[in-house]
Amino acid sequence: MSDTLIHEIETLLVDLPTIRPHKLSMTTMACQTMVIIRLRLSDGTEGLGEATTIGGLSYGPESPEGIKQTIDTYLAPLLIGQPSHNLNALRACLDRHARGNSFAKSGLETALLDAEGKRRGLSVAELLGGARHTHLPVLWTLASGDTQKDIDEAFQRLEERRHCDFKLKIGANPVDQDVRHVAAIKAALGDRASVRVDVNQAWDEATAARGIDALEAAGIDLIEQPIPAREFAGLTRLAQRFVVPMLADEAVHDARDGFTLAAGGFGDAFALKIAKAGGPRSVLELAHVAQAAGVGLYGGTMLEGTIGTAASLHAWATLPEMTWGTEMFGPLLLKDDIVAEPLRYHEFGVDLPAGPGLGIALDEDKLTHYSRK
Ligand SMILES: O=C(O)C[C@H]1C=CC(=O)O1
Ligand SMILES: [Mn+2]
Repeated sequence: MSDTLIHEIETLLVDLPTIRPHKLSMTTMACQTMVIIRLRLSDGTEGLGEATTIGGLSYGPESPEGIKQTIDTYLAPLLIGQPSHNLNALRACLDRHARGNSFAKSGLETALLDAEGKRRGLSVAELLGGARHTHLPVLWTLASGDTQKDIDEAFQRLEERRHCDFKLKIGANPVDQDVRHVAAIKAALGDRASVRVDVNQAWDEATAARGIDALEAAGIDLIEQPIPAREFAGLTRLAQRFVVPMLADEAVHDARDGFTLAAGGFGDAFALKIAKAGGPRSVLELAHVAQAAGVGLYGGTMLEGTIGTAASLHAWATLPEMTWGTEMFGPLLLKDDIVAEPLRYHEFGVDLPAGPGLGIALDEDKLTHYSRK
């Protein structure tokens, strides 16, 4: 039997408006831009992938426009004409010829897994060894920028039984103002909800120590990336100093970062993201390092749409229950979708879509409507 070859790779920039402004320490989002990848095999099978970041270049080093160019100009030509079945060989080829660019590689790895899954009649989770869960917990981020609006939104989510864990985006305002905002929300919700914060690197270590002290006293459960990404020693000091755990996000991209942090004495928790690690297979290498080091796991998002969210869910489903659950709510932050069947959110979580592949089909009219011309 002759090999199935990678025949064509198409990339599209897709802009979808958010349901409300989403305010982070470094930017406020009114729209999300996704790079959608359509990878076609010689037998006609199509694999879907997504590469998505936050706020252009304000969050990470790859922009949507840059990701599209990188794939079109450099990465797609490396894959076209190659047999599709050996993901290890394809991945090694990409890494040999292109440094970094983990977001672009994640989108391609997703599309390759989707295509191979469809071709072999297996879900992406099955290609990754098999799903241990079919329903995963999902947190919601409160980031309207207004304390009362956030409280109202949290109660609505609780009543719908859609979310019972909340993450607050802070760091854009002076620390005392942020602490008052967080403490008011935690006081309103009480024991009905777990409340965590994400500072997105906005504090220096001294400010962090002051802020975390007050947040711990207010009953906050988890402090995400309080100081700049590269300050591993500072993050480790904060983790050792406070009872409330630190969640490394921007600090930990792949297995190498995870190993360095753990070897340096950091033992709290890692936010796994397929985009940071370079794909659903690559992110599991980090998860395995974390498990070996006794570091807690959290299924993180770059606020991807349904394709990137589904790809992440297939990876998380292969792991034991994660200590901190997941934040795979990206599609719920968007006013519309480009897929035929949305993901099913209920009972404080989301169902793993059934395969083959990702188990996701495009709505061609919506895709055309929201694609950049
Ligand atoms: O965690 C981040 O830094 C990015 C993202 C994830 C959820 C959210 O609201 O923003
Ligand atoms: Mn984060």
